[in-house]
Amino acid sequence: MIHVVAGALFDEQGRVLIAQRPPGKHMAGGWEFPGGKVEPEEQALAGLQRELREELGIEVLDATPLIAYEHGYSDRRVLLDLWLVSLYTGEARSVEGQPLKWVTLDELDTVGLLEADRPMIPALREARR
Ligand SMILES: Nc1nc2c([nH]c(=O)n2[C@H]2C[C@H](O)[C@@H](COP(=O)(O)OP(=O)(O)OP(=O)(O)O)O2)c(=O)[nH]1
Ligand SMILES: [Mg+2]
Repeated sequence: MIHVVAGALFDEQGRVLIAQRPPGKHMAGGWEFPGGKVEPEEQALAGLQRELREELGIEVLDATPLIAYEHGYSDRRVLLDLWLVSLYTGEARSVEGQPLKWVTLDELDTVGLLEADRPMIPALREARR
């Protein structure tokens, strides 16, 4: 089981940040929440902080777990662990060249989000109410 942590960042207009998976990677072209694999012996929050530092150039100061569940791809099983990032420093930018965009929660339905991420949408809606 691969433990994957990802972060939901919101802007002042209530839009959430998504990133496009680069060509050549698993599920290339799909849109996802920034994040990645937790390393052995690493705590989930520390993994989230490291991944968002590497991918977005931000420093996460506060985040809370929102929803976590297992998903079976044809070739792997992942534990998807989405966190709400409530406080960070820096401005999110594409450190690794991956396309980034801010979208409304309604737009998440049609943007080409990874199929495995669909249960995250109602959880995000709930959290924003
Ligand atoms: N980051 C992220 N990964 C997701 C999401 N949904 C989802 O199914 N995944 C899957 C795709 C990949 O199989 C796995 C993340 O692995 P990854 O390869 O991107 O991990 P990573 O950023 O650490 O990159 P690397 O080790 O390949 O360099 O989780 C999501 O919303 N965000
Ligand atoms: Mg990643």
